[in-house]
Amino acid sequence: MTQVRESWEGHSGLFALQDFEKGDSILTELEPLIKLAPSSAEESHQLYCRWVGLPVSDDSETKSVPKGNNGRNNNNKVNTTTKRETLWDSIVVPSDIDDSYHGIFKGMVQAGVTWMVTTGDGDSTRSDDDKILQLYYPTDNNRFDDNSADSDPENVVRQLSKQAVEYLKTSSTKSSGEWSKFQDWGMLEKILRIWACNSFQGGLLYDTFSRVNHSCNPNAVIVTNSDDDKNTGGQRLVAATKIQNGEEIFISYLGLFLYADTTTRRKKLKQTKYFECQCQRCTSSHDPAAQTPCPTCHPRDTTQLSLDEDVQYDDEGDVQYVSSRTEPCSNCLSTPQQLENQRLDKVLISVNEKIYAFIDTYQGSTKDFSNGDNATESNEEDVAVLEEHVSLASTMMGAKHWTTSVMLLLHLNNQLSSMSQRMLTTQELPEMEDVAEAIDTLQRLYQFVDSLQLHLDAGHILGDVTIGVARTLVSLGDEKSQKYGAEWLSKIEDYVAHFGGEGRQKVVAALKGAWKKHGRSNGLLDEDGRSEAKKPKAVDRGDRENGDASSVAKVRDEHFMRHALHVAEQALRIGEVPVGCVIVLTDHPLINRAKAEAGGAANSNGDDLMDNHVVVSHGANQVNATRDATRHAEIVAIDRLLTNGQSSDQLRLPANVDSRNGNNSLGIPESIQAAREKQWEDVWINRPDCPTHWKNLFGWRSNQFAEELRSPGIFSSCELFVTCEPCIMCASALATVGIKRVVFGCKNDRFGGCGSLLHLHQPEQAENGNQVEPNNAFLSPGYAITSGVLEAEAIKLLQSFYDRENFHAPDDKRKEKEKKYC
Ligand SMILES: C[S@@+](CC[C@H](N)C(=O)[O-])C[C@H]1O[C@@H](n2cnc3c(N)ncnc32)[C@H](O)[C@@H]1O
Repeated sequence: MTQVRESWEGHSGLFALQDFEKGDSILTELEPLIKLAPSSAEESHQLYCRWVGLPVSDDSETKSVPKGNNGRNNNNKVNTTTKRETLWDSIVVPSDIDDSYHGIFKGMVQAGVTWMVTTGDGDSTRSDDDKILQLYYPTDNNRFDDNSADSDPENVVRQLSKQAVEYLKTSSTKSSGEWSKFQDWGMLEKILRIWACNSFQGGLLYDTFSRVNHSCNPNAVIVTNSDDDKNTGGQRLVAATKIQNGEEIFISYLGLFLYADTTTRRKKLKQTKYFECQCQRCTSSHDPAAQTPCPTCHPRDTTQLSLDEDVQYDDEGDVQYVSSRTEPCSNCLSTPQQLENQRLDKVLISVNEKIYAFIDTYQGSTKDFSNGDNATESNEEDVAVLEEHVSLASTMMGAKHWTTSVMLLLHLNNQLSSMSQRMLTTQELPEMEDVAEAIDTLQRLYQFVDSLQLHLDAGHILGDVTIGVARTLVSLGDEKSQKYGAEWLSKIEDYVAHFGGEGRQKVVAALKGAWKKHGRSNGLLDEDGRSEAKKPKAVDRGDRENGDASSVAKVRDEHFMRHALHVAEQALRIGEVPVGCVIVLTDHPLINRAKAEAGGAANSNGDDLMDNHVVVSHGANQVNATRDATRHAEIVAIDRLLTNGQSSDQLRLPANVDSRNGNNSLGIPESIQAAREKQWEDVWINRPDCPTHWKNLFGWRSNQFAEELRSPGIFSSCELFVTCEPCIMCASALATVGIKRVVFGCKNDRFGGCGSLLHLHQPEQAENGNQVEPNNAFLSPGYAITSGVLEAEAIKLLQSFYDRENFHAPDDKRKEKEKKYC
């Protein structure tokens, strides 16, 4: 229940007569009072014909399509190249009208012609005329100086409505006569002012919606009833937050500029809606959108520090500026007035103008990514211009400035458009790097919208791009992407359910369905789409496993895989992707010698099965700690065996660490090296429940066998047990060192080199096609593989990592990407 009543002097507004919760429908208006603009180029052409007195041809095959509808018409007919005169194009703007008012002048003339055509030809049956004429418009009863548009922005409307009526008068006398009878010029002028102050997109005027005032922190939004049916004008007013009985209901008249700082928003509303905004956000001194880098703290032109170099990220990923000052800078708290006094103000203002103009034109043609059918061919020129603007905004205005965020939003729109286009046309999946970049951008955008603390959900601005990102992730098909796609969808599910309209709701439901289906086919999800540990598959005995499929071998494989899982768990504890491995020496003379030396008990845990199998090395992912993407578990374990642990836990220190001071031969300070090694031992070798194998292994490192173990040929007597299928790099490294056998837990769908993506474990063929001779040093004889051993546990471990980590870790990679934009 609502009521239109006085809001402030001379103005009415819409008020709630009951409490509304977020998402409640407040009211629906199925039809507008009138539509003072054509809906299509065809309608505009017909209007033009009627106006100038030409016969209207009925040529439905030939349509010129208005800019921005992606070259598709509603009935999917192929567009024609025939250019037909539209009313809009026929309007000649008088030379004394300022460039910035050309659009509104043409809009007024178009609205006037629409009004006259539906009135002047005798079809004056509109019962709603009275209601239309009661809507708000600037009267001639001026409150301020009539000649100054600056002191009273409504003067623009008064002035232009008079000029438009003059134009219509003159051109009606030139037309075939019907319009010359039109007399009611005073009323037409009113109508044009009403159009200027009240119309929604498409020239729609509503009985109640046109009574709703604007706020830069709106508590309601207007939702089109059905996304497929935009032109019917049926709309719903929906509460964006809790609204109490008696409160005024506000919507936003701004598009993306709603996210701008106060100065910009007020300027925009003055220029395009002809009023000085008096909303609470505009009159408050708190303006989180106004974060601008201080020109005094950041004198880029004198220190030669570009903002790119001047930006760093703190632990939370928030932007910090590098330049430091000893005294507090008064300009850091710069008000717009203070900024005006700065040397850089002119540059900043002109950059602002450039970016604003770009946002204005670009957002009009913003694409809808929720529906794949709308994917457009991306225009390379557009992309280049957009990229230039993103970098301009971030360099000049700062990483946190609202212009940077809005430019990033447009950029993301474009990126998703081209990914979607590629997927549709070439069936090509996007590069993981591009997807990760899109997710980074989306995450930043959420942070930005949240920082503004508006009533409106972030879904309002980020709904479509979130759907776009989720769609891309779901299409990638691998488990991790599917999972993150579903998470992004959940983020906006609520918003879409209340505000998204039918079209978006359908897309979100379809994507969730696709995710569930995929998940189930992977055995990942139960009926409700909740994840469930994957059931271990029957052990695949590998391409070259030769008959050792006995239960004894199975127990042994699981035994060593548990060690690998144990290593992976330790990696998880210190924030690494939990992949772990062990290298097991098998049936090697060294084992017997060691046994003899230890009084026949190299393996004192009484487990005979393992007697001829001893763990000689282990490794866990160290990618994050070492900032080295090659430090995968397998490489670490190989390295550890070959160097007797000397280089396995090395920290790749940044270049600026002094390498002359107590470093070992690898350039790593020995103290750090020792501490890292000790950390590993403490974490898992020195645990009270550590199996004897580990302790033996530790002992072996320092005993006389170490040298013999270090020989490269040792790998031909070694098996590697790793929790996840080796990636291409590791699979190839294992072939190079000549490993005998590799046993792994879960598959690595995206990067696996042992069957998933490539078959690098298979023997390399000599050029003549013959099998490789055993002692050929250049071609790998290959190695046996066994997959699926304790697979469920391996998957569970990985899942627990991704449950708590960002999709796009490692962190420094994310920062690198962010830096690119800031
Ligand atoms: C669509 S009408 C809204 C209803 C109007 N107040 C009435 O009396 O019918 C738009 C006009 O309301 C006024 N208005 C709406 N929101 C405003 C705001 N936040 N600050 C100042 N004026 C506002 C402006 O004069 C604007 O042209």
